[in-house]
Amino acid sequence: MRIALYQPDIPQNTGTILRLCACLDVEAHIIEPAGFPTSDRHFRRAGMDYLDQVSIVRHDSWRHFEDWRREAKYRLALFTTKGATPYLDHRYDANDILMFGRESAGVPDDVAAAADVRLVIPMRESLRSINLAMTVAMALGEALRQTRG
Ligand SMILES: C[S@@+](CC[C@H](N)C(=O)[O-])C[C@H]1O[C@@H](n2cnc3c(N)ncnc32)[C@H](O)[C@@H]1O
Repeated sequence: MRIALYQPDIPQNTGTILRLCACLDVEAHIIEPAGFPTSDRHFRRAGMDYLDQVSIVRHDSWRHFEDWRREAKYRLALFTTKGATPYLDHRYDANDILMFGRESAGVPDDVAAAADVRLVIPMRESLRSINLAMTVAMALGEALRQTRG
């Protein structure tokens, strides 16, 4: 199981997510440009010494990530508030990459269209979205439960 963060822009979220990936032994992919440098103190504080324990792959651009992903034949599952499939209904596979959009704007339409499946965590209609790090935790919880990862 792998996750990908599309152009993340809040350093505390990314640090928290990478700490989770270290603990769960999940590879993390970051699709650049991120909105902060790896020297950012909020990022390092949230990730702490766990940042040395996680496998992080950085991709210069969405295009480079897509070329790599298609070559590797990984299935792309995008988590989006506009998803059509409830995330509990998806049958996860160890070859899935779970991708998450940026905090400020999600992902552009062409990126959403490239995903093999678009998943939503159903929410109260009047509210906008779940925090990115919380979304990753919920998604990984279900995906790893199903795949016994
Ligand atoms: C703060 S949200 C971004 C909100 C953005 N305005 C949008 O429409 O996508 C950051 C990311 O968290 C994930 N996310 C948040 N709530 C979600 C939900 N209810 N279902 C699926 N993904 C969600 C998505 O990957 C989203 O791109």
